[in-house]
Amino acid sequence: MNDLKQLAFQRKNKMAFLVVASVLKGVATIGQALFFVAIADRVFLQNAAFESLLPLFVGLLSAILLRAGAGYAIGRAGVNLAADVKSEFRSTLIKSFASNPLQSAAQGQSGQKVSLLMDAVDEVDGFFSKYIPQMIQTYIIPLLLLAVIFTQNWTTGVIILITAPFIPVFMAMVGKGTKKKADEKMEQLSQFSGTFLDVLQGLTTLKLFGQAEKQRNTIRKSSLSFRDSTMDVLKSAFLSSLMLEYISMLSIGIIALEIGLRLVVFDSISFFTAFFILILVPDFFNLLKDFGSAFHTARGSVSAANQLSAELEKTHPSLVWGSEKLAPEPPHLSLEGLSFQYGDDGFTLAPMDGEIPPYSQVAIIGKSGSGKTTLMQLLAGLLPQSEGRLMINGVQREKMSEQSWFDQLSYISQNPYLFAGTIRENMEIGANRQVSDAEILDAAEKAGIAEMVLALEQGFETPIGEAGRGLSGGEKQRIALARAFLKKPSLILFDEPTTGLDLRTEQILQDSLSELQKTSTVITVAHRLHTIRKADLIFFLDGGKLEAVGSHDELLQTYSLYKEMLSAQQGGSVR
Ligand SMILES: Nc1ncnc2c1ncn2[C@@H]1O[C@H](COP(=O)(O)OP(=O)(O)OP(=O)(O)O)[C@@H](O)[C@H]1O
Repeated sequence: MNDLKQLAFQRKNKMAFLVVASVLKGVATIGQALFFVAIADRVFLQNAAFESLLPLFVGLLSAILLRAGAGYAIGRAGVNLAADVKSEFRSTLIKSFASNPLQSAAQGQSGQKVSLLMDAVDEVDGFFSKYIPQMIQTYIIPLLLLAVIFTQNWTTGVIILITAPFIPVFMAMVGKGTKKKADEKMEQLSQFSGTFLDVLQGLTTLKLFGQAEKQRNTIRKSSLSFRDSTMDVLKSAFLSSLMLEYISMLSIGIIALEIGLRLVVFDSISFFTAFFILILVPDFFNLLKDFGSAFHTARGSVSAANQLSAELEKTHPSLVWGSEKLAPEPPHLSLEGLSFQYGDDGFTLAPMDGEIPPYSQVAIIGKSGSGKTTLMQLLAGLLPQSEGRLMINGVQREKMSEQSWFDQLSYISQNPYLFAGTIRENMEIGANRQVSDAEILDAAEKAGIAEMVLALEQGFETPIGEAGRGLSGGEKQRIALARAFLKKPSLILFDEPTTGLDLRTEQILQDSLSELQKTSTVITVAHRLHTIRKADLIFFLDGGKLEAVGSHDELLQTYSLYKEMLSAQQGGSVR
């Protein structure tokens, strides 16, 4: 809770405003009671004429307006404070998600991340929009009221001093129990969101395996336990409201009895004073009660904030970048003992040495799971190496400017991501600038996708991606190729399709790549004999080790496993 309070106190202007507004509200509350009692006193006990009451009515109206205005200002300031903190939380989270290297970004369920970003951050709202304003009011206004009550009738002040502390003591007791329940509720919500999105994304697979009914029950169970923990939290919130109500009613009752006895039986207090105190005392206890409810809301916020802090505190091996600019031409890459390991005991790429000269065509080959994609991601600067160095034109990758590096690079994976938008928008991502219709058409033609797109009713304006038209794996890759044609990168990393393509698509891919190769270095995770034979350099991986490097002919002569692999792949002899 202290961490959240600190966040609020860092916003000094807003806090100062809340203090001033609370003092004004306190003064207005006292003024309102004072004018009201004075009017009642004059009307009922002194039979005063209406004209003489006019200034008092003006005073009463002003006090009411001031109290309402200050209350409104406090509410608004709270909402602004919450919006400010929430936006800071969200941008810090997004920055943290965005700066995670690939393998950390892939950890955890997407649904849980969305729930953290949306629900958990929203849950923090109550702390700043309700608890903090109420806390400041409770620190100021009851003290003002108590001071006035003491000046009027010290015995009432003493009764308040004895009864009021029951409220914070009770709040602390309930708060202890609620904390665990609020933590459970946030945990359940995050699990529920994670399971729900996961099941939704894998619905087809689940149906195919006849698991839809089982998963329905999982979601049902997950949603029911979220409901139960929400009900638990609400139960204790209602119970605490009831108890706070009892405590304050009892206290007000005792005070009313004392005032009544003094006024009627002992005649030791004036009507003015008695009435004045009886109006102020409920306000005093109402503030404490409201603080109790706000305290409850704050408990939920603290659980959410703990989840946010836990996410933000996760440390990931981060990718370091520098400020060296990369010239817009194919770079010379050197691998100097470059190695990588997933986690502490995961798959390892053993230290590798090698040179990739500009404009070369490199094929990375090896059995499934030998580490080809991992090496490619390492070369792309998407994973941080465990040891060794990747040198770019003689400069360590870490010293390169991230922007300048990615400006020169295109990574075409087997399953490129298509964003919800039109085909044109998805292609334009490559260019990162305004592109003309002619450029779009040209890139689409070079990537071999133009014919297919133009046959669509809406052409390049056809919506694709989530909630849009679906595309085949080959079509997606060609959209990714079109992105590369628009970008004109000097380094292309291409994860060749493992599935057999039809002859025409295969021809288009080959032509497109030959075109791109004229102006760039192309590193391919290669599966087709054609690509492997054409490569200037072949990196042969086996079990995470770079077993051999050379051209097709060199490897055929020097490395028997190479020939075996190609034979197995082609189902015949290789020359
Ligand atoms: N995020 C990850 N965390 C831990 N291990 C991983 C991760 N991604 C991949 N691996 C493991 O690393 C090894 C190499 O994977 P990689 O994808 O690089 O192989 P590959 O040669 O490209 O395989 P394929 O040809 O089947 O695509 C595999 O054993 C895989 O299980």
